[in-house]
Amino acid sequence: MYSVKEAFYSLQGEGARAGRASVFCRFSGCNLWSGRERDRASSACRFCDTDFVGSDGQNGGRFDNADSLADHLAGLWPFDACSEAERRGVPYVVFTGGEPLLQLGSALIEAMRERGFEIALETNGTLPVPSGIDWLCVSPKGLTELVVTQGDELKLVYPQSDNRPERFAALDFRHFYLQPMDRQPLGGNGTTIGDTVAYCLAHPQWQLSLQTHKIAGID
Ligand SMILES: C[S@@+](CC[C@H](N)C(=O)[O-])C[C@H]1O[C@@H](n2cnc3c(N)ncnc32)[C@H](O)[C@@H]1O
Ligand SMILES: Nc1nc2[nH]cc(C(=O)O)c2c(=O)[nH]1
Ligand code: SF4
Ligand SMILES: [Mg+2]
Repeated sequence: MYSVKEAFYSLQGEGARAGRASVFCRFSGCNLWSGRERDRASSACRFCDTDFVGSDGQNGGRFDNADSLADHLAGLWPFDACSEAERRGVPYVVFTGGEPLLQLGSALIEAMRERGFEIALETNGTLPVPSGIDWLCVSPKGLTELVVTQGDELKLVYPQSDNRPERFAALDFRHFYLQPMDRQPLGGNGTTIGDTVAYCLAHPQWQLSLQTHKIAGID
């Protein structure tokens, strides 16, 4: 049984693949926060910008098996609307959450591959990654133990006083991104962008990842 908060077709907003058309599958639940505001301050991850509680979002629900969820997700890709030439855009699914690795396993990965999808994963890096992921994005949180130490991109939300970029600079990733912390309750993105730019200028290994879907207002 899979529990999915929401699923939608949008553009990847973050990191090296920003701008790519993607089906997002946002699984319910996370191992670092209950998702309840009253627990936020005492949780391992305290700045989450996402509602991942329940299965009541857009195209959300509970799915008995990998094939039924894969059919549901594949149905969000515009296969029918694409002309012959446009089919060069390879179908792409981004598994996120919540923490997707509480639910994502080889059966669903295989089912999406059978339907022609490349598979991307957004994870907090505290749980082991199954094989078959084409694009692995790891975003370490606070004082949690990082068990995933290699991948395609390491995308650190910045700043985190208990989780400095220096801790990750020697790990085996192709891209290193800093993403300004969106502090909606405290008054928007502005305060963290300047600090993030300054760090990237001083440490050129790191690149800026803006959450372009929020700027574009698309989801
Ligand atoms: C909601 S998380 C879900 C996936 C997974 N649990 C994780 O943390 O990577 C998706 C991405 O949003 C980032 N994110 C969460 N809250 C944010 C915030 N307030 N500002 C900027 N990025 C944030 C996470 O670090 C992660 O890269
Ligand atoms: N457009 C868009 N791109 C994203 N990239 C990662 C996201 C996430 O919440 O994991 C996300 C998201 O929520 N929306
Ligand atoms: S680990 Fe990811 S989903 Fe979980 S609370 Fe943190 S940002 Fe949100
Ligand atoms: Mg998001």
